[in-house]
Amino acid sequence: MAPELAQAALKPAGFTKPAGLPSRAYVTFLAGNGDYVKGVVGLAKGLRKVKSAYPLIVAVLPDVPEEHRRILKSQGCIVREIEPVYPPENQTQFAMAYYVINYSKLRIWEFVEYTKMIYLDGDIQVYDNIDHLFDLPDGHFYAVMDCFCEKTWSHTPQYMIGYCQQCPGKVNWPDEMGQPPSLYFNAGMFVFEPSISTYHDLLKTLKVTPPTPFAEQDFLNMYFRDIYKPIPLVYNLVLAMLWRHPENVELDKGQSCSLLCSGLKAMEIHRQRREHAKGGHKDAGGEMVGHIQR
Ligand SMILES: O=c1ccn([C@@H]2O[C@H](COP(=O)(O)OP(=O)(O)O)[C@@H](O)[C@H]2O)c(=O)[nH]1
Ligand SMILES: OC[C@H]1O[C@H](O[C@@H]2[C@@H](O)[C@H](O)[C@@H](O)[C@H](O)[C@@H]2O)[C@H](O)[C@@H](O)[C@H]1O
Repeated sequence: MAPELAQAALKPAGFTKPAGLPSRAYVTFLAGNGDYVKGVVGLAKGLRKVKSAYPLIVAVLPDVPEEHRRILKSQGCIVREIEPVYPPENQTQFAMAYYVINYSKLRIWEFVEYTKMIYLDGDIQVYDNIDHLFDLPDGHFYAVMDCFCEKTWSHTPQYMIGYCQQCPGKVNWPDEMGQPPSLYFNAGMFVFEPSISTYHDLLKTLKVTPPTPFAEQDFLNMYFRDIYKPIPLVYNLVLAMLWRHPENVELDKGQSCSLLCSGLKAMEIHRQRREHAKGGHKDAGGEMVGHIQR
């Protein structure tokens, strides 16, 4: 088959870029045959409900069953299979063991049919239109700053001294500890530009980067540090913010672009809050905390 035909054949249907229009899409990541598919269905419905102008691409690992893919297509999603990405062999203790599969998110930089994409974790919900984020200036990586106050951060110096970028004046970073940590984003939602050169450089850099507890989130923070630009909390509310930094949370904020966890996580959130209120706050391990986004 002639190369141009071969290339065309490789490009799944629906990816033809409208002539002259910037191609934009939302993208999420799905692995396994568990309940996350319910979150992705909720995400697809939410984007439709807020009348987003762009499609939702679901990057699925090979272990996502055909039935789940069928359901996602019936919800108007564009399902695209990706190969897993694994970090170098390591003895790292990830904050959550399953984080190792989150490195596969890096495959979305290969989706160069799109000039700009918004990544959303599969377990979030959208309650307001956020299409305007696609118009943010090119050349940057946009995401919301994370919080360091949960026990999942207990391996870090900032957690040990009670420092958090969400309230930098509360505990000052001591001079003897050198530079304070760079601004650090939560990788559950971000605005990025797919690029083959960036994609190959990401994978090449990963090969020589020892994994760390927050897996691909740490890696992306390291890689995009110089072009990272924080966007307001309203676009991605890490769950812990509700009880760690309520002063930073404005739930009734004007054009709030609500992104809220799927039902499963919402129930977990309710339980966490009860625990927290009783003072017996359980370790907010990644699988329990996740993040509320609004
Ligand atoms: O078994 C899994 C674990 C994770 N994910 C995807 O990876 C994202 C990040 O994982 P998770 O939300 O559990 O991370 P957290 O934000 O809770 O640390 C999820 O939202 C899903 O999109 C998945 O599809 N299957
Ligand atoms: O693989 C690492 C994950 O790191 C992030 O979640 C974390 C982060 O929010 C911490 O701040 C919380 O303390 C933690 O519980 C929570 O799991 C991303 O949301 C997720 O998509 C994924 O990248």
